[in-house]
Amino acid sequence: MRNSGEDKKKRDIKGGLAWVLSYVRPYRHIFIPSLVALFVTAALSLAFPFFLKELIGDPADAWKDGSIDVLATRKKADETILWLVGILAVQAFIAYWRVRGFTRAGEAALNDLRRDLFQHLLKLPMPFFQDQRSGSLSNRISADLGVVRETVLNTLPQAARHSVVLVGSLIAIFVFSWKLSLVMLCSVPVVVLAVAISGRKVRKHSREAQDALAESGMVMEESVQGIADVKAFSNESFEKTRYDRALDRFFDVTLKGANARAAFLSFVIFAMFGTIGGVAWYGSHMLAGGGIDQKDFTGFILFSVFVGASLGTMPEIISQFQAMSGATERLRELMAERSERSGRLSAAKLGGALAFDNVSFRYPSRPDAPVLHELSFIAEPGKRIALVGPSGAGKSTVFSLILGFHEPESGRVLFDESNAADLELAAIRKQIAVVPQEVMLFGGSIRENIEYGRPGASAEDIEAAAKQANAHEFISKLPEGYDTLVGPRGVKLSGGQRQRIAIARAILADPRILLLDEATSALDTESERLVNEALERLMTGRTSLVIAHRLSTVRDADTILVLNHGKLVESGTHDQLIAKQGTYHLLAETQLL
Ligand SMILES: Nc1ncnc2c1ncn2[C@@H]1O[C@H](COP(=O)(O)OP(=O)(O)OP(=O)(O)O)[C@@H](O)[C@H]1O
Repeated sequence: MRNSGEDKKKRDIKGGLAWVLSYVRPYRHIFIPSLVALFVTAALSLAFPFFLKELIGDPADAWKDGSIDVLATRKKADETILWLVGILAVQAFIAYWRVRGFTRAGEAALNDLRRDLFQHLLKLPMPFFQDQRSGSLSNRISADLGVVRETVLNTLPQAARHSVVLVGSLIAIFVFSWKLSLVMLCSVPVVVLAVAISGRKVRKHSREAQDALAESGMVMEESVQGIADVKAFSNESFEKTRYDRALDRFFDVTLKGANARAAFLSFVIFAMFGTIGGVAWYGSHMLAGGGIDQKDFTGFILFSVFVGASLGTMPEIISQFQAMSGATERLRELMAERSERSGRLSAAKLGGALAFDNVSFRYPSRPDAPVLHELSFIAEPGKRIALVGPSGAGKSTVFSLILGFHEPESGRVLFDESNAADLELAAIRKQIAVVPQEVMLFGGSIRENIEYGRPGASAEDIEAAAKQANAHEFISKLPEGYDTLVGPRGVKLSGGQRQRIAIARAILADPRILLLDEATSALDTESERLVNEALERLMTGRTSLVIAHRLSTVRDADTILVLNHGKLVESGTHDQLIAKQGTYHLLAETQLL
């Protein structure tokens, strides 16, 4: 059982690494030379203990013979140091290019990976995003990408370097004294066992700590995002408690992890220095008996330090590779998520007719709660349809289905009598514009926010759309006009102004079908007049579906659809429905539209 788990872990590391390296492949002309340079510099780094051994060992051995030639020994030392400095310079020179090459190839590959992920993310269907806790997805992706980056740029080169140093140093110590080497290597299994036992514990705790920290990050993000509600409800202390709890959990698991790590570290330090001490003791016995000369003994000790240092970094390298395998697994899962359907038939130009044919629907996250029940209606091209009904009746869900955010469970959504499921999703959406209730402008200029309706539109077209949307006047009065920055970090616009920008955006998009979620919040009379006038222009000649909250809107509608609990309970014109004295009449009376 355990073996198969270990096998899987190994396979995952291999699979994850292969996946990451597949992104490096296009940059192999930089990556491979950098890797070769890395091996060269790693091998050259062994020159340091080698020449150090000469510098220390030569004079000592010369004294031992009792016939030291001081001048010749000094001359040899001078030559040695020249060699050492020369090799260090070559090493430094190559290292400079290697670091640059690795960074270039690594960061370029990572950018490709980021691009691929983001592109894929944009194509994922709506339910995927609705199932995620806000903030967690992007947090997780950036944390995982951080781990992959650390692995590519640091751990991978480190692993290669330490492997070369380890193998080179091991060969060296065996050459100097195979007896001493065997004594030293006796301690290795003990250390490896300790690493294996405590490493697993440390990893488990570090994963828990990571999760706990992410949890606290999420609490902070949620509080900051909903800061207006936090303050309005005076819930600061509630949020503080929530944050404290998350931090306490993080602290607890971190301490547990620290216990395991501390025990592990003290043991390793004891074992490592104990071994070096033991070997030195054994070596000095050999030295005294003439079993080894001073130079070889010095070389042995120096190279042993290199063996120890390389071995010492291995657990860290392995755990980083394991972290990478976890991160790449999640990223690969994300890449394997199915994209939205693309549709077979092109919806080159919609005529504007829209119909629901016996559509039933429930959200995948709540399969027990039917939201729409056998809903049928027809919207003729250019007509105005008002959707009314109590909160939760399913009005916004109708919009989601039209936009293809979700698929009906049964029944069909039809555009010009073609089943939406067969049509190209992107093409359908291109011919639909949405004016939401609460308009969110993204960070950028007003011009860019309007241009979002039709990327690449000319300045004249943008201005013309703003004029039609009754937005030009207030925009022109802003100090920087169309270049005024709006959104989270820009100028704050009023609700009515934001709506008119959204209307300008929709006018620019020139859609066949318009989905309008009327604002419930009251605007002042002047602002309302300007918005209504703009909407009137926008709706003219287009099929419009309006989630209506104002009596004036429903009066002007060609058809009113009254929804209740996802069912169509009444439909007709305002006068017809009032005459019926049913649900609509009640809603109109109580002004619950
Ligand atoms: N993403 C979702 N996942 C699960 N259930 C949802 C989701 N969105 C809406 N619902 C549920 O579907 C039902 C219909 O919601 P919908 O938003 O369509 O109603 P609505 O008529 O637009 O209401 P309102 O006027 O309050 O906006 C509600 O019971 C709601 O709880």
